[in-house]
Amino acid sequence: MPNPQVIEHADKSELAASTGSRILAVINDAIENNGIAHLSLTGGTMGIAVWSAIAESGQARTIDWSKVHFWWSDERFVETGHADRNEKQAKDALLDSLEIPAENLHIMGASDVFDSVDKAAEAYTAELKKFAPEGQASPAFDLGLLGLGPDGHIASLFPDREEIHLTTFDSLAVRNSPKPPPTRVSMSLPVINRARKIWFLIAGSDKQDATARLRQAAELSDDQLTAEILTATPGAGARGAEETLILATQDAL
Ligand SMILES: O=C1O[C@H](COP(=O)(O)O)[C@@H](O)[C@H](O)[C@H]1O
Repeated sequence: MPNPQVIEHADKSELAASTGSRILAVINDAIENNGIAHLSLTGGTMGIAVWSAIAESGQARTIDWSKVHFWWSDERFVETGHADRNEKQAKDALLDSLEIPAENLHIMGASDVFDSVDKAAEAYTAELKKFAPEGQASPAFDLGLLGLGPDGHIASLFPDREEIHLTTFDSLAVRNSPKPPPTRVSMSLPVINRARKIWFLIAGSDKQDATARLRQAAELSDDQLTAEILTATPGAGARGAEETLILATQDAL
């Protein structure tokens, strides 16, 4: 896997606009080459800002959205329609305005649909499997978008905990998350890394320390990424098969 590369942007709006255009180019390429595109989305500030930027640009009309599948790398286990839901934020920003078949939206379970977070996680593991190529546990994503928390977390894989070390291709239940809301579902790192391209979207000076740790880890080969590094900075473990980009604002670097 190639080492991550940093691309600097002036500010949050430039980062959102240029990432929006890049995402549409990846979708177009995937549809042209394979007839289908699989995207794994992130929540968080920039994760949602890119969808708003695409909506404002008017570029969304160039895509055949019936060929695009949306997955989420994590979700908050609260009721459907709750403002904390990552899928709700993405739908409000853009997805609801597009003609996307309902079966293309692979949404992690909500607390009014599943009576436990474990069942929601199990159901997502099964959904990933349903769309996986023969012998695989999940689809290969054309693109995986990731935020990076100020503590170095990605999806709902937080530092100083066990979840980041899970080596199976599963979705998992996360309890007592240090960031509210406390109960979540997250893809495991191996599922996150089933992506051709992984792009970190990072904005704001509160991310400087985590971004610096991510960049240090970016210099290391896969073999040099120790359990200690992963525990301290879960984002250090995320790498795309073909490309990993750290798309960041100046003040995050
Ligand atoms: O809670 C979450 O946080 C991360 C990072 O969010 P950010 O606002 O600090 O960029 C996000 O990637 C994840 O999807 C979300 O559930």
